Amino acid sequence: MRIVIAGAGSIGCFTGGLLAAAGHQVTLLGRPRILAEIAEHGLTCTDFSGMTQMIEADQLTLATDPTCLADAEVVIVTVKSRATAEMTALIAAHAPAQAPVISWQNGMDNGTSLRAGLVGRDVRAGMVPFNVVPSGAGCFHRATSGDIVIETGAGDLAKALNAPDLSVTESARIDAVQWGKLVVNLNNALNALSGLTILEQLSDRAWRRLMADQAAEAIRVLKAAGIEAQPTTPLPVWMMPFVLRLPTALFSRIAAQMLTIDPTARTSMAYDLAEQRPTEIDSLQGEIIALGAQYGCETPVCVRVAELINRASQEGVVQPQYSPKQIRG
Ligand SMILES: NC(=O)C1=CN([C@@H]2O[C@H](COP(=O)(O)OP(=O)(O)OC[C@H]3O[C@@H](n4cnc5c(N)ncnc54)[C@H](OP(=O)(O)O)[C@@H]3O)[C@@H](O)[C@H]2O)C=CC1
Ligand SMILES: CC(C)(CO)C(=O)C(=O)O
Repeated sequence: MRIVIAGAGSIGCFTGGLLAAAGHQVTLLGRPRILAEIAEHGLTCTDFSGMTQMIEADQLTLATDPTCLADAEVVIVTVKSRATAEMTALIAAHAPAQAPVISWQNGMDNGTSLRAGLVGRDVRAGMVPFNVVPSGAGCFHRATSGDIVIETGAGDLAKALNAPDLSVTESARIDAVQWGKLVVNLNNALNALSGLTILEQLSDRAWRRLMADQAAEAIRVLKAAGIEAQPTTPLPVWMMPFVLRLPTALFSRIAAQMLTIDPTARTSMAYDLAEQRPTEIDSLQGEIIALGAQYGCETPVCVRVAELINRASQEGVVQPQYSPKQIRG
């Protein structure tokens, strides 16, 4: 299948690499700084389990020109939320109308805004549960586990996109899957504010208590709004705050059974701050704050965390090192 990855960064290069290794004709539409690395070194996908997949640069099409979309049988959108509107316009202008467009992005609004700009096309929301860390010289490392989920639709797209080391399933309740991921993604900001890796953060009960308070706040808002959230782990979403508050020894045992986390993993928002790029805070905490306001639920933790992220962005603080106490204020 001819697949265009629209926005080749961490998620796009990692998934595009595994799809190319599985025999698909993959075009990486991205920025020169990333494509130059791949042109020089090839693309290497690695993961926490020891998987290493090398893809030579000549097995891929590397493109900075959006007219490459004209060749797509499937478009996978992997830009950050801030770039979705622009990418939607490029897809509308260049991609064939019959090519399905799949969002592998965080937040609730990307699928909606792609759909609004691509009326009449097969647009599917999706959810990527795992973390990918760019480690230089064309290497992208998957640092946590999980299967990608896409919205059910015509054809058997999930099966077509399954590749060795890349599992894709379909769901008729993708909104519930995405809300479940959003609750997890609220930690992106806390992780960015902490200056720690995800593992260091999870190993500290004070951080976990703050994560739990933030998750509980979001769960209350979703309940008030009558929104279902499906978990990305075997644990129901409502249990997340209880498990996070457990003593470290017990928590570590339960977490180890559910999720593999590489010691290097940091959230995508930590990378955004580090590289002084706009963050996705409005699509994550912003979503809960707006819903809370609509349903009369207070969201003090999300509000405070969003303020601190926006302040760090404005002041160009690339790696804040807040303690949980400082965040609580
Ligand atoms: N990283 C992770 O571990 C995870 C990320 N996600 C989600 O996946 C999505 C992608 O995240 P991630 O891969 O980290 O993002 P990245 O910023 O690493 O990758 C997106 C890339 O697309 C580029 N881009 C933006 N607009 C264009 C354009 N018009 N033409 C070509 N290239 C363009 C960006 O360049 P520039 O920066 O110059 O705009 C950037 O290099 C986000 O919604 C994120 O929340 C989900 C799960 C895990
Ligand atoms: C770390 C992870 C997988 C969950 O919060 C993520 O979605 C991100 O880094 O954006």
